[in-house]
Amino acid sequence: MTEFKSGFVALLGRPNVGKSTLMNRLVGEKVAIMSPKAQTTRNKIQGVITDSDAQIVFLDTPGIHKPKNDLDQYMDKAAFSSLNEVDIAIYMTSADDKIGPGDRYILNELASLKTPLFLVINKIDLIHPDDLLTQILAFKDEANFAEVIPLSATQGNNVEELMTEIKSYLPVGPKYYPDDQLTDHPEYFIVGELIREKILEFTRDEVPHSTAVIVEDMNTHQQGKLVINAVIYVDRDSQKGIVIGKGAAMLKKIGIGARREIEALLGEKVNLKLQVSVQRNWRDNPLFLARAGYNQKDLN
Ligand SMILES: Nc1nc2c(ncn2[C@@H]2O[C@H](COP(=O)(O)OP(=O)(O)OP(=O)(O)O)[C@@H](O)[C@H]2O)c(=O)[nH]1
Repeated sequence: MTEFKSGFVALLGRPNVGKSTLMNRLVGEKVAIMSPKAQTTRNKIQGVITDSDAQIVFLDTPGIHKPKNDLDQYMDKAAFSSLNEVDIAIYMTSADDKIGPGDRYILNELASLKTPLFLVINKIDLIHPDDLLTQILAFKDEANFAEVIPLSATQGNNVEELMTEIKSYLPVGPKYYPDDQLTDHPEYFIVGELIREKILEFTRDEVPHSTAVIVEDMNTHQQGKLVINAVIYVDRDSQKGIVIGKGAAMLKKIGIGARREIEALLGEKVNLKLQVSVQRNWRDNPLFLARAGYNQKDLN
């Protein structure tokens, strides 16, 4: 049996190149649940695709554009460095657009990435096939692309090819997100993600992607606020120390940041209660997995 693969894929590109259209084709309805609500987050999840042999989590990286001022410059640095945490970065362009300074700037920044970089040339339905080669050549020397995939997100041509290539680059890994969690409890799932994103944003590279957040309940109201209890699981004591911080300052910061976004998402006041727990090798622990809604067989 082939081993299950999973990983994170960042989808980049200038506005209008067709990123949302591609996501919709790949993920279908689940994106409709995810994206409008998760809009406020920086590295938002655009969609999760799960099939029998792989799970692909697509992330959008809105901070990546040509900087115009110092704040943009700062955002860009953070956004670019987050690309080192993903398994594949995809740079998407539109076949009917010529390469421009914006593309060159971003590709130049991407040059130092260790992550494999794909070039996806979308909207091939808009050009004559003879012109495709010119497009490919214009981009080819701007970066060290691991794969170049021309496709049409609206017509579907070559989209399967992209999936095959993505899977071939993904590492063996667990199913991070059970599919039913996406459809049956989208709010629990997204709230957990908002908390997890704050942890990654504030602790940077010190706490890896393997942090799990379980929203235990969000059904009761107290003093006009929705009470949300969530537990942050890490797999080492040192990570627990980082997440809690000196005098619990980090946990407070994570809680405040996440609470604001959750309130914006749910449209009501929230009392967010966070706990941090060490669960060594949580991926190998059947009890933990069952509680988190994972199925042991999903991981094998
Ligand atoms: N002809 C053609 N049009 C496409 C294709 N893919 C996307 N489009 C169109 O391009 C336009 C922009 O597509 P979006 O998916 O919104 O682009 P985006 O990259 O998500 O844009 P932002 O959200 O602004 O970053 C829409 O009108 C799409 O219908 C394609 O393969 N062929």
